[in-house]
Amino acid sequence: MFDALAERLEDAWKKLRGQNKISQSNIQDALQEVRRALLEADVNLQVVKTFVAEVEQKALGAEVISGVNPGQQFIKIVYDELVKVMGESNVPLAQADKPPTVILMAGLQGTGKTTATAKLALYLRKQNQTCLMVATDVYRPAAIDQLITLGQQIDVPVFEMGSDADPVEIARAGVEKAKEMGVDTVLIDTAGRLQIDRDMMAELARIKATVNPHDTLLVVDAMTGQEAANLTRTFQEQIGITGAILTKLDGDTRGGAALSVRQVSGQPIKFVGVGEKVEALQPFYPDRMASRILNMGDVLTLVEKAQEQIDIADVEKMQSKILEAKFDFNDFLKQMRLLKNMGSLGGLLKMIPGFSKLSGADIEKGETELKRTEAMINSMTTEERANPDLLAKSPSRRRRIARGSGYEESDVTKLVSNFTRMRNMMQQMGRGGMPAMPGMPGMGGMGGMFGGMGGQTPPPGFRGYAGGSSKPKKKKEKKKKGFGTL
Ligand SMILES: Nc1nc2c(ncn2[C@@H]2O[C@H](COP(=O)(O)OP(=O)(O)OP(=O)(O)O)[C@@H](O)[C@H]2O)c(=O)[nH]1
Repeated sequence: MFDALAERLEDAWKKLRGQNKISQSNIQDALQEVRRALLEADVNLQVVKTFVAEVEQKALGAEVISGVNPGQQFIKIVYDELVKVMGESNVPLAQADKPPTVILMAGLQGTGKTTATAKLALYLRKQNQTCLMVATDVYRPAAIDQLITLGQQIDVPVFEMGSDADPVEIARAGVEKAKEMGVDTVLIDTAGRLQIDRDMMAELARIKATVNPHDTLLVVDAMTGQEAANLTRTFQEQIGITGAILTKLDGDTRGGAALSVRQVSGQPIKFVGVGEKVEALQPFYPDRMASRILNMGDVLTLVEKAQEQIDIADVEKMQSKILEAKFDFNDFLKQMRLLKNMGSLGGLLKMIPGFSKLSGADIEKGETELKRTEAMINSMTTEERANPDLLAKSPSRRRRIARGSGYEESDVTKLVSNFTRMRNMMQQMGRGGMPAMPGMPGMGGMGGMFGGMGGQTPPPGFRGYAGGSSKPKKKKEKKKKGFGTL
């Protein structure tokens, strides 16, 4: 995400590197890059102008800190300004003095409104709040069913009156129902249109006037770009919003929407959608978004995501298994599934500094490797998974797994050899007193398993395998004798 913007800014501060003073003349190039980057990222023109003017003023007024390169100082100014433009952090949902809190969801078709409704309900449920979702989209035939399915998935009830009823009446009855049930929050999903149209806005305005929501959230697809500003303005003027949810930030989107929505509406972005799954919702943190824009990597988000998925007791168990070299393919499979649950590999890698520039092809290769590895492990017997050495010793087992998973025997050999190598390395690290990595067991090790992403050739002990791709190199083999456990 935001790679184009990040690259532009990198160019901008490169131009300041080596200068010992930020001046009207030497800052112009850098400002021009910032301007161009933001426009290319589809930020609204007015937002760009205000932003660049603020940055210029702050940069010129800044004292040059001795020992600090002006380029770095400039980055800090751009960063601080970005954080400011994007508004407050982690703004909570409105809360009614007397329940239920009514939340109205608005937005164009396909922006992720229905999904965001369910994501919010799950988010609230995890905070021990009870919810009811109301399906008022009577125009898109599958919309009601979609909400019902999501409701079943997250165990949240859905109120609907079929597709012949009047949406305003459904919303009103839905809130009544929520009162009757005594739930904490009622979330009203509304119909979208492909573009802003008068009927849709009028209906939304009537729903709003009828249910008096405490929060009216505009759901904006982050890929909307420049249009996000106009869209936000129209909803703000005609409906009046109290916040926004920016969806599809896991995709390859431009940064424009994040900057524009807040600036144009004056209302906070409360949450971001980072995937299709119902769990893929996060509070909005402008500072994290700014460091992402500036290519600093969003490590905090990554750590939080990992913590959500990982059970600490599991981590401790895994660590002692690693230290005792008892880490097996069952543990490995568990880790892979965990990684999958955390979102797409691409999305995860983009949060790690230095990885954000990995090409789509690299990421695709990594994802393919993950799938291939999972297929091979799935073809192993329980005994083989628990005892990887069985596979190291038996070409016939490896052949059977290759047949079962649809891959070559050499692929299975490579998997087993890399696994053993990784396990040995982990064990050696453990013995050497390397600090354990809380929350992220074996992530690095898993990276090493991907043939396409820093993949390794089999260690010497594996070279004798039938189907092994590497030719024996006697000298090296002798030198490294004892490395493999085989
Ligand atoms: N990658 C990604 N996909 C998302 C996200 N949020 C929603 N989607 C997908 O976007 C598509 C549209 O989402 P919906 O929730 O049906 O959109 P909607 O705004 O309710 O659409 P209408 O009901 O037609 O107005 C679906 O395929 C969702 O799975 C997100 O944060 N990331």
